[in-house]
Amino acid sequence: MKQNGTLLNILPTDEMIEHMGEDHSMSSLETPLRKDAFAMEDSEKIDLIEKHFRHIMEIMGLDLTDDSLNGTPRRVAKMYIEEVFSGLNPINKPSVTLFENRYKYNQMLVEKDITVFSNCEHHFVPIYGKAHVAYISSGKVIGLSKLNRIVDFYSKRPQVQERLTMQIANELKQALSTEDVAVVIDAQHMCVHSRGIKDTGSSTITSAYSGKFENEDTRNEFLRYLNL
Ligand SMILES: Nc1nc2c(ncn2[C@@H]2O[C@H](COP(=O)(O)OP(=O)(O)OP(=O)(O)O)[C@@H](O)[C@H]2O)c(=O)[nH]1
Ligand SMILES: [Zn+2]
Repeated sequence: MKQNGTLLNILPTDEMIEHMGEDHSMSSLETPLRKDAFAMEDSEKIDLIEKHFRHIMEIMGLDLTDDSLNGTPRRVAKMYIEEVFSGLNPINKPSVTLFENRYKYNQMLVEKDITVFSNCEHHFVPIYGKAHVAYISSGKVIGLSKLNRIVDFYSKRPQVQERLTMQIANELKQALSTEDVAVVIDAQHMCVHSRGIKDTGSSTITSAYSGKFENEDTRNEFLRYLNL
């Protein structure tokens, strides 16, 4: 959590850890975390990652007295904890604003082209693309930006695209008290583009449909809006 640009060392409460958004009855949805994942404050994690990343760079033969490289271990450590993997800490989970559906809007709501910046958990290199989400209100409506924030929170973890898709869908179902949710992610994996097979032309599409979106007509309406 940041306040005035300073990292606050607040550990998540047991309740926050319990409610990380994952459905604990479906353990395959959960990001695999150690039992002691939250025993250490973020500032301690940053200090330790800095130390170990410095060691990794030294093993690679880099001269850490160089003024361009000297700050890199700490930059990487802060980037991991405060930015690209901040979604591992439940304290950073967005609070969701819900409103009464007073106008009785009963069609699907689609938020498309939500930017996804994540990292592949196998190689720790970027995954980037777009997420498209939809839901049909069961009585509440959600602040639009919260849909983007939910996608962003779960993206900021080491991920595989399938689990990211399911975690977003699960969070929407819980937040909106409805099964009527759809999520599509279309993303490019740097582990496929920039190394290994080096196929820069491929992308990966994953989807999660539940409730009314299992109906072909409803799903096709959603997909028509996406022009997929
Ligand atoms: N299913 C799935 N696989 C992924 C995702 N991101 C990366 N991978 C794959 O994870 C696999 C890891 O396979 P390994 O054979 O252990 O790793 P590797 O030797 O680096 O594999 P190559 O990438 O083929 O060189 C690779 O095939 C990656 O393409 C993802 O989001 N979902
Ligand atoms: Zn990868």
